[in-house]
Amino acid sequence: MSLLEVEDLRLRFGGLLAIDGLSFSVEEGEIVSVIGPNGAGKTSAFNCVTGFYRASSGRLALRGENLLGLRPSAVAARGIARTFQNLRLFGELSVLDNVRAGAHLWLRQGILDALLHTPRYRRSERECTEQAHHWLDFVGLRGDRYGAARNLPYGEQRRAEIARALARRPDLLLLDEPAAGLNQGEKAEMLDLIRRVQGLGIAIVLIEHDMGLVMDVSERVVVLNFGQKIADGRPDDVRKDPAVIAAYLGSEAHA
Ligand SMILES: Nc1ncnc2c1ncn2[C@@H]1O[C@H](COP(=O)(O)OP(=O)(O)OP(=O)(O)O)[C@@H](O)[C@H]1O
Repeated sequence: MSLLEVEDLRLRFGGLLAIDGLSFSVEEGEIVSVIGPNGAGKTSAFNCVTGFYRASSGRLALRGENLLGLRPSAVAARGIARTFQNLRLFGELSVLDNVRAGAHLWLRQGILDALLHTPRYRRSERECTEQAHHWLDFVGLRGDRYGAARNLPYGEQRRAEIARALARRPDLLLLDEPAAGLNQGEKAEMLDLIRRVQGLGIAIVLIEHDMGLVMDVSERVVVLNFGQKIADGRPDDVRKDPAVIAAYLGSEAHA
């Protein structure tokens, strides 16, 4: 059984079929990239998997258990975490508290514990803070973790967002354009980080426009065009695939 199974997924926005019969799977611990020209449906596919959009039809399953129709929080609780193309940190909160918010999913405390500040509450809060520090160390955050998240440089905010996702202890991490807006040095660090996340046994699905990074890090590449899958294979094979080349050339000519 695959970790993630997407089968014959369809998503309609009025007259537009943004995803048109998409099927692909992700194995345990695998790194898969989803690529394709602008508007191909990559982010929409992420939004369906994570419950932000409700697919019109199809099948979505994590280790065989249905995900279709679940709310984003329920999908996250089952072990899928994500980052966003446009960063979604809580800007006014400290970097540390942003990551603590991710770790909170794991805390065993009731409202009474919180109201009465019971020893169990204090213990779990301490554990949550330790976890947040651990993940900020793991992603290599250099900036001020006690300051407001919005004051971090852009590349650091991306790292903090990944730390928050990791604090949820996912089995599958979806990264939407993690290298967008990063300089060459930061991209190399992102590549290293993605590999280290895989080293934890976490599977990763990556939407990325930087082909160097995609070809370097992916074990498999899924190519979308106009909501349909046009290729699915090893990076070297996909790179040479005539349908893929035509899709990219077509989109450039269109641009
Ligand atoms: N909320 C929405 N309402 C209406 N149409 C939408 C919505 N979200 C996406 N679309 C449309 O669905 C199609 C797929 O968009 P999507 O953002 O998933 O593509 P993408 O491959 O992620 O593109 P990019 O690389 O530019 O991020 C596009 O035609 C887009 O305009």
